[in-house]
Amino acid sequence: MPSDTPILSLENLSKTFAVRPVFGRASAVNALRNVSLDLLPGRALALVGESGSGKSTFGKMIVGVHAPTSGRILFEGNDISGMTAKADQKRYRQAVQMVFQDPFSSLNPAHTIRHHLLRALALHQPEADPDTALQAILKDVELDPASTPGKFPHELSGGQRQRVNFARALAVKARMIVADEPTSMLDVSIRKSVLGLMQRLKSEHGLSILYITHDIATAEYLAEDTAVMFRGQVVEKGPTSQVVGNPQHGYTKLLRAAGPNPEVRLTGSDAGFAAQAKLVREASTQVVSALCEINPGHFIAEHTEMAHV
Ligand SMILES: Nc1ncnc2c1ncn2[C@@H]1O[C@H](COP(=O)(O)OP(=O)(O)OP(=O)(O)O)[C@@H](O)[C@H]1O
Repeated sequence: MPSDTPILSLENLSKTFAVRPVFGRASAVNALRNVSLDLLPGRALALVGESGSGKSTFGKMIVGVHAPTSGRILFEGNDISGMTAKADQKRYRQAVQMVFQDPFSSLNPAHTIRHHLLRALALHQPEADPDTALQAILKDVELDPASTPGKFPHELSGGQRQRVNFARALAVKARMIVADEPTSMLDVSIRKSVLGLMQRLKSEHGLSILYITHDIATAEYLAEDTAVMFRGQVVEKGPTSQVVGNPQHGYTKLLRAAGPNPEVRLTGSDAGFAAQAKLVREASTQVVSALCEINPGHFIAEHTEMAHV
């Protein structure tokens, strides 16, 4: 497959949730509105946005937890909703693995690391010698191959548990990882090393990574391409060097100025900054009427009303 053919394409993807409270009227939440993005093989695409921007909904649709309300998800050019044969669905589920924010959530506390990984190896690499393969993937994710297999998840640190989750993706021979805030529950001191591991999985194993984060600074470290989301819409996308290095949309500029914790800083005490932030956010909420290419591959949203504050 030529490297400029996307491994994953999202075409005009929208997701509306019906919310039916016990009391009061039913309503609809537009979690995603008309999102189109491409992830190229062996590269990372960072999906950046604050809480509630729709990032996780996006990841969940890719791994089949939610069906799109409209639009298509293409994996290597094939619409995943058309994968009705069990064998195709199995191949897709193997190829696309999810790593969650909470490294505990996908590990069974009653089983050792050896059990978790041997199970994955037996299913997806039946031809390999299990113990040799186990040792190799533990080394690959920088875990001690001698002491780790016999441990239970609670005996590992958060960072080590997250490494086990990446090891599992290697064991099933995943081609693409959807990593939803994979470092945000980890100590600041080890976040960088986990990002470094993801960088290596990409460069040495050719894995494609959809990296979902609220921290725009980390996009620069890992991802060749970045899309910035606000209230379910993409407001800016393109090469990370441009989107993060030279942001053009008001909301991206705001995220950049806010540093790693937009939730805290955007509502900070500086009255001038807060007033400016409010204006930008209001303008960015307007429906995106077009994405304009301002430099090759670098797009910013035009809204039905003024957005570039
Ligand atoms: N199952 C659901 N039912 C109803 N509304 C939902 C559901 N899942 C998400 N939403 C709503 O969709 C919007 C986007 O949520 P989503 O979790 O995708 O955002 P996010 O950017 O990942 O935020 P966070 O980082 O806090 O998870 C939010 O308004 C959320 O309340």
